[in-house]
Amino acid sequence: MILIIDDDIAVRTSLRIFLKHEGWSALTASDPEEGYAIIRENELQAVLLDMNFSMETSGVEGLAALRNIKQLKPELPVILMTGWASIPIAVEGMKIGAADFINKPWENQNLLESLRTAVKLSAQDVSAGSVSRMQLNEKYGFENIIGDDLELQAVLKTIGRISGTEASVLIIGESGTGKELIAEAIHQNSSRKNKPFIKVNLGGISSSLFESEMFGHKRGAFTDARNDRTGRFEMAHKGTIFLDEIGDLDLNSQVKLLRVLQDRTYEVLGDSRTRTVDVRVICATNRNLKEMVAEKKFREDLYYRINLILINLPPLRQRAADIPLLANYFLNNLKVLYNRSGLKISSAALSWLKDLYLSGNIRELKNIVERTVLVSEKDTLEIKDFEYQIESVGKQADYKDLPAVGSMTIDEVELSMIIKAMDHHQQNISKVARSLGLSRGTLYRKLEKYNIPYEAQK
Ligand SMILES: Nc1ncnc2c1ncn2[C@@H]1O[C@H](COP(=O)(O)OP(=O)(O)OP(=O)(O)O)[C@@H](O)[C@H]1O
Repeated sequence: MILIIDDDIAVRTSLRIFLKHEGWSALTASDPEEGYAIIRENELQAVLLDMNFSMETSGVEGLAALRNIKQLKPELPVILMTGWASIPIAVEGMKIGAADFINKPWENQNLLESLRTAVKLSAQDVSAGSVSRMQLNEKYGFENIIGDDLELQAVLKTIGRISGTEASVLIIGESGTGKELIAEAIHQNSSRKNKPFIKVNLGGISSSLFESEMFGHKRGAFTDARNDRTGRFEMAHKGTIFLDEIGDLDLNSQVKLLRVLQDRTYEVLGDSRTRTVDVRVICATNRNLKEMVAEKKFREDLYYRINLILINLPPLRQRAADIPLLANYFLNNLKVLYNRSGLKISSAALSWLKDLYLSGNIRELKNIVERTVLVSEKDTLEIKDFEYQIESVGKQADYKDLPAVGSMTIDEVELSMIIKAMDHHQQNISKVARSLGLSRGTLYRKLEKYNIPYEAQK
């Protein structure tokens, strides 16, 4: 049962009829007071709350009503209905505890999605009991996400719970902590799993190309547009779009992104027709978005739009007990890949690895294990094998210091040199590119190829 609180009878009636058609029964109230009485007396699943009553348009009444409802029934999800002009009010409402906000005039499908998500999430909050790591693996197929750390287990429970909803998810965590892996796991556990999962690295897209990348363009839309181009949103239609490095997006592009996330509509450059898209949105960043909002570098309304569910991935140093598990997991994969079934890591080396400071987190650990396996000819990897690897990556450039012929491939040498230059120039892409004699574009491609963490710069 849904409650609609709106002073406009036309809105109440059309919403009630629409919801009935979709299988929901609804009660209506023309003002908050009437709404409170209904809330007290009925078992409701959600409330649709208009933000403006009488002639008042500041939204203050709506916010007061939201506070009262949250006091009456804290767990009852409330979806706010606001006009575009009153986005700050919606943001205020999200801080108070609204489940979501939709724009008036509303899109029926958007409204339905938001309602379903809110109801599903609140129902699950109540029923989420304690489940073991093994049960989680069985139920959601998390076998490839390694770790016994309690914080990671809490993350896995959350993703199990929310994957089936349409809720937007924001994953925060340092570089290499597994944000993309988690995003994929959410997609795999959703009803969209047989549709595309499209990853976009927003850090690598310049602001002038943002619209063409995301929404596509028609041939001739601008000077360099020689062919039609399909945008990422269109590619992700019916599936999931994973917006990585969202904290790198400039303010102009943030407005453009907000619109499509809000209304699920966009236009292809060079074509005025408005298109609709159906996507689940997952974002990730290693930046502190809250701080960026306070500094006015990230739009607050966009922040609330993308983080209905917030997932925080702990850095590896806070879960060092997982390092041996992860190292062995990567080793086992390499055993199969290189057909070296005798490979193992000595227990001394495993505990030595636990004490390493790995700023690149799990990705760095994975790279170290891979490089050590490639270089070492022995089956049992000892501390010195790992030490040699780590040192050789950090050594001064001098041809005399190059490893023995046959011990490294060109790719491995290239990888080591890029990591070294990145460290030397503290990740300054322009300087690194110059020192390696590469264009920035080529450097970015190589960083991607070798999975080297970096912060894209303009
Ligand atoms: N819990 C885990 N179990 C097994 N492998 C993991 C785990 N977490 C991360 N990995 C692996 O570590 C590597 C880095 O993970 P991923 O790309 O998901 O990190 P990220 O946080 O998205 O990094 P970035 O911020 O640099 O984009 C990947 O190869 C991934 O498969």
